[in-house]
Parts: sequence; C-alpha cells; structure tokens
Amino acid sequence: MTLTATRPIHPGDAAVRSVLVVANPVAGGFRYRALERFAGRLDDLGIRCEVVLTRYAGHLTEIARGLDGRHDALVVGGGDGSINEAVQGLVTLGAAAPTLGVLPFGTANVLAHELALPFSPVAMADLVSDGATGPLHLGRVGGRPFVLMVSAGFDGDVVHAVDAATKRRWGKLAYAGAALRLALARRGRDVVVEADGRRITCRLAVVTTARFYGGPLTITRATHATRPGLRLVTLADDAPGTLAKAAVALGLGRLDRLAGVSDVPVEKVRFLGEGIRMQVDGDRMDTDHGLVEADPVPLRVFRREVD
Ligand SMILES: Nc1ncnc2c1ncn2[C@@H]1O[C@H](COP(=O)(O)OP(=O)(O)OP(=O)(O)O)[C@@H](O)[C@H]1O
Repeated sequence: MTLTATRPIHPGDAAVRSVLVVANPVAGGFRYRALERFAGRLDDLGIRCEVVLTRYAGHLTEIARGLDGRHDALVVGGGDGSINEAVQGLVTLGAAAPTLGVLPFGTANVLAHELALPFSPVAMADLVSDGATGPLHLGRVGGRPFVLMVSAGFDGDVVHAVDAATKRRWGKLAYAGAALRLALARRGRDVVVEADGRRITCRLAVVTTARFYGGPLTITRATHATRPGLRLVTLADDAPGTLAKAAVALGLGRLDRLAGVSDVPVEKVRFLGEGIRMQVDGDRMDTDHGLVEADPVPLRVFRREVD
C-alpha cells in the first residue's frame, strides 16, 4: 500500500488505521501510564497501535527514515527535540511520509502549544482518530530541516548553559535560572545576521516558522507553523531591563511593540558573528553559517483547529 493515496488533505478526512508511537523515555514529563492510555484508547477506537521506546539519541530519526508504509501515522511521545529527530527522518520519505502526531511530553513543548494539542492522552488519541490535520511548514538550516526555530544570542547562550541532567531535574526552572544568571553576568555578544541581503547587528536573532516560543509564549503573531513563511525576530540589546521587558512582552504576545525589537518576514538568512552560540528547536546546535530558509515541502500533522 502506498500512503500517498490515503494521506489526508483536509481536516477530518484522514483514514487512520495504523499508528506507530515512538516515545522518548528521557523526555521531560515522560509517563508510561500516558502511553498506555493513548494506545488503549486507539485500540478502543479500532486503530492498530504499535509502541516503541527510543534507546538512544538519534534513534527516532532512524526509525522515521525506515518507515515502510505500514503506518498511516507516526506519533512522537516526547518534546521538541524528539519531534525534530523524527522530522529529520520523515523528510527523506517524500510524499510517502505518514502524518506526524505528537503525544506531548517534553519540557517546553512549543509545537504542542502551536498546534493547540490536548495534553490528555485520551483526547490526543481522539484527535488522531478524528483525523484533523494540517500542513506543518518547516525551515532548513545548512540543509537540515527544523520545525520551530533557529536562533543565536541570549537564548542560544541559555540553551548551551543548561545540560541534559539539569534540564531533566529542574525542567523549565533550569532555563529560568540560567537566563537570570546570564542576564546579570552580561556576557552576551553581537550576533550578525545577513537577511535577504541586509546586514543586521543585534544581541538576539530568532528565525521562526512558528508563533509560539519557549512553551506558551508568543514570539510573533505574523506566522504559524501551519502557514508558510519565516519571520526574523531580533532584539537590539540584552541589558537586564530590556530582557525583563521582553519576557513580559512574550507572555503578553506583544513583543513587536517593544522598542529595539524587529519582526520581519524573511526568506534567506545567515547567522554570523564571532563565538555565537546557536540553538535549534530548543536544543544546542553547533554554530552553522549555512543558509536558513523555508522548506518548500510541508509535512502533514495532527492538530486542533487554531485562529
Ligand atoms: N533513549 C534515549 N536516551 C537518551 N537520549 C535520548 C533518547 N531518546 C531521545 N533522546 C534525546 O533526548 C533529547 C531530548 O528529548 P525531548 O526534546 O523530547 O525532551 P525535552 O528536552 O524534555 O523537551 P523539549 O525539547 O520540548 O524541551 C532529544 O533531543 C533526543 O536526542
């Protein structure tokens, strides 16, 4: 069976008969019980469900890349890092990629917020069964796909300052602590971005496919992961007072009103600047001077209707 014929085109018309769930047992908030309830509910709804746990970082990419058309959907039990790994594999399948689903575990879970996903496993199984899907527009950095954002500057420094063990132990508090420490230490450096032929020097630069950021915070109202189009959001200075105001503005969804913030559509970006630290989808990444651009081919994802 090829999946092309059965891939859902409109919300509500997915024919989901078989689901592969791959869960990351080291993702923040992982619970076996949630997996059992999700799988049990799918079973009650007459949907075949196979559950696999990852054994190492990168395993999800291998599993996704090796999918052979037996499953209509790949549901990732994990956070944004796990989803990023799954997407690395799914994009290699082209039109045969199954619909992506998320059983939200993880620390920040930006994509789950973006797609307005329920955090209850039973409600998530119902959503998969209902087949409400939309396109998931991706970005690429140096040719590698990303789901949400690539950034450098203050938030890249914060991500690099939190190791996996601290993140698992303290969750979002680990980031809050690192952000406070770094803001007060004032060791940030200039980030230079070349955006569509224009050079901008700032202290924080985020290229985002998505509206949400760091969990339930809003970085921009001008795009959404289910719509095409990247935005470049920059912050001109990272003095502690500015960062505090930015945190409040992110919470209110009005970052664009803050002095020193620019939020523009963008097609091609390069991150430059000496010694900058970068992050992709909430995880550390090696500094990459490669091109950041939109991926022209979206995946399909289960989501709740938004906007
Ligand atoms: N079995 C495993 N053992 C060790 N690491 C793993 C395993 N499976 C996946 N990983 C790694 O765990 C990382 C973190 O997972 P994930 O992003 O899902 O959780 P999180 O960091 O708590 O959530 P978020 O990214 O939403 O903050 C992934 O980037 C992945 O590389």
